[in-house]
Amino acid sequence: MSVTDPAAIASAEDFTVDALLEAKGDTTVSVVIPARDEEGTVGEVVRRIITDFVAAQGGSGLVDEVVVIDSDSTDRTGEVAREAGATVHTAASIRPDVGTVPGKGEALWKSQFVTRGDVLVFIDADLVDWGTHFITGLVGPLLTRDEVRLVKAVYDRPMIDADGREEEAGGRVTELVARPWLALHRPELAGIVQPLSGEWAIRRAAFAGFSVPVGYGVEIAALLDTADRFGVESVAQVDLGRRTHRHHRHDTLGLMAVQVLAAADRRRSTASGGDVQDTVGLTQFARGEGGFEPRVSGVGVGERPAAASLADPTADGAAS
Ligand SMILES: O=c1ccn([C@@H]2O[C@H](COP(=O)(O)OP(=O)(O)O[C@H]3O[C@H](CO)[C@@H](O)[C@H](O)[C@H]3O)[C@@H](O)[C@H]2O)c(=O)[nH]1
Ligand SMILES: O=C(O)[C@H](O)COP(=O)(O)O
Repeated sequence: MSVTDPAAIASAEDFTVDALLEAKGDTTVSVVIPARDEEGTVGEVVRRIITDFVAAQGGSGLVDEVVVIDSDSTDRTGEVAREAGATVHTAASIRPDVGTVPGKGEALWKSQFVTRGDVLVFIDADLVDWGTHFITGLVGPLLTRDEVRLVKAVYDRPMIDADGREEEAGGRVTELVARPWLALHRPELAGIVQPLSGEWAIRRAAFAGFSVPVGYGVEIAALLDTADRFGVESVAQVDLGRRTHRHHRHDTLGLMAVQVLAAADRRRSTASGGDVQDTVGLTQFARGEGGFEPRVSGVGVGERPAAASLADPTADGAAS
């Protein structure tokens, strides 16, 4: 059965903790939570995962470590995450020899240097409606099927308005950018229900071989790179039920769309990775006193090289 066949989508309920612990054996699992200014939600996300899964805190032992990458936060994100029990690193403090740039992809790329799991599980820090079955669902296919390299979350994702009411379905960049791009250029991946889902899991050995966009292009890039390197059948999907999160305004989603398109387009050409400092200017308009006034935002579209290609700065002979 093809990965794009709806019947191939697993359910989190397919995986019990006991069965996964048996399948896990010596495999180690790191949960990584990238967070920029998420003091309101990150504590609860960390606490629930640790309570259920980290053995030292009375959990099942399915997860070996919970690591928050504090991505240039200006609020108490790091402190709150630490109080909740996570290991916390600022993105800027990891591998200072390669410098630092803003972005979610940068946080995930840097996480590779401070985690030890064979399996990396990425979870957003702004989740509101979710459950710890997200973890069992995401690691399930990786612990039970050798050919799987990447697991993408599938869920209902309603939009919640300012008054807490449910509007039409969310995922605006997914529906207006990612899905149309896949239809045009990679129709064999059109069956991926949530190509941009922020909850996904990947084998470290696979992720370490990929160039990683520093911004929000990280998810589409990981999907395309996994399919290209290991075949579409190495991607699994798992239904996690329902998820809600904090929504961006349309104009900031425009910046996200630029990063998603830049990462996807780069993978259509033979050009390998851009410079980590690359930016493009996105012009948006607001009506002001003088008519439509342009506002230009510099959007980071650079990429980090495959982590596996980077010398260990602590190794003999490596630059200090
Ligand atoms: O510079 C940043 C920006 C965001 N984040 C964190 O990344 C997560 C997701 O960011 P968010 O701004 O909430 O993205 P979404 O609007 O939720 O965008 C969706 O689509 C993006 C593009 O694929 C994915 O990266 C997201 O995970 C996915 O939820 C959150 O924990 C953020 O705090 C960082 O760590 N650093
Ligand atoms: O994944 C997406 O498409 C973006 O995160 C936007 O999601 P939203 O429309 O639900 O805010």
